[in-house]
Amino acid sequence: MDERLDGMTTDEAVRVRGLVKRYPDKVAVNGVDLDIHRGEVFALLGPNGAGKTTTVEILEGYRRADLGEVTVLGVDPARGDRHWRARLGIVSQTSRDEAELSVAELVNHFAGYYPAPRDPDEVIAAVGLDEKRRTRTRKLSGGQRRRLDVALGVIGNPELLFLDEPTTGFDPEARRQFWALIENLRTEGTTILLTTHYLDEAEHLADRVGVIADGQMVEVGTPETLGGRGARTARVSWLSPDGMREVRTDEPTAEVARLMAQYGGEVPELEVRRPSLEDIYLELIGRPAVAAEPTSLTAGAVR
Ligand SMILES: Nc1ncnc2c1ncn2[C@@H]1O[C@H](COP(=O)(O)OP(=O)(O)OP(=O)(O)O)[C@@H](O)[C@H]1O
Repeated sequence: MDERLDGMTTDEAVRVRGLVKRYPDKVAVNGVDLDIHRGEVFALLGPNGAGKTTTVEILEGYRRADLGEVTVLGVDPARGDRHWRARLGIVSQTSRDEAELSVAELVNHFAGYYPAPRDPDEVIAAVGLDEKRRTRTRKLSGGQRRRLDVALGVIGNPELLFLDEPTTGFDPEARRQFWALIENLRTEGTTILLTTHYLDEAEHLADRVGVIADGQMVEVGTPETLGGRGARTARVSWLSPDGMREVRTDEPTAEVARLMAQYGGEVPELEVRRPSLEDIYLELIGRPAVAAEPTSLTAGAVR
């Protein structure tokens, strides 16, 4: 059913219908529909050049749509005023350049732009920059600079936070710390739109993910069910005397029971696996992760 028929604005944080954006030699966004519910973390996934940043920049009011309806916090971004803008937090791919200010000076400075900012000291601590408070921003490492970007994105206490590839350049510990920060923001009710190339990040953080390819939304779903993931055939693998074996089956428990009986107990290197989010993602964008494997339910050697 066409939701437009009801003629009402729903209480979505973001509502997009039929979005089109053309550049002179490229249709970057080609009919995208998107709903982001208030309070959810939504991850937009897609290969380089798929149209993610263009879509996000239209939502932020930095680019104009050629066609389609776009509503962000109840407002058309093309008409958003500074009150509307103050309700958004933006962490874009390019950093601002205020090299001579210290971390604390910059965060305090930006807090002054907003009607109800967060406490700058708390924000600096939350992004893990406490020890760099007095450091000039030009002396920060790439990952520290990115944390500062995140601090500047959340200092205004936004209702809706845009994060465009926020953890690029983070070491694993910094990424975990960032994830905890996002989880806290979500608990506080912040709506978050995240673009990322890290499937584990989307899986960890997102309530729902949307996969965009060639300017079109290929699928939207939860990380657990995207592309029918939850219902997909399982793979049971183990080490037999002849090498690794694998069986694809809809009844992995029965297969494991059969193997236990066969081996009289412990089955060497037993593993039961369903497709990962990455497998599903690669399939959706038309790039299967591995060459086609035999689909029969009989055991076959794999390497
Ligand atoms: N200002 C521009 N002028 C012309 N073409 C552009 C412009 N910005 C983006 N494009 C093109 O539009 C397409 C979509 O780009 P976009 O930046 O939205 O992709 P993306 O999904 O964010 O990619 P990435 O993952 O690499 O950031 C690409 O083919 C890109 O080359």
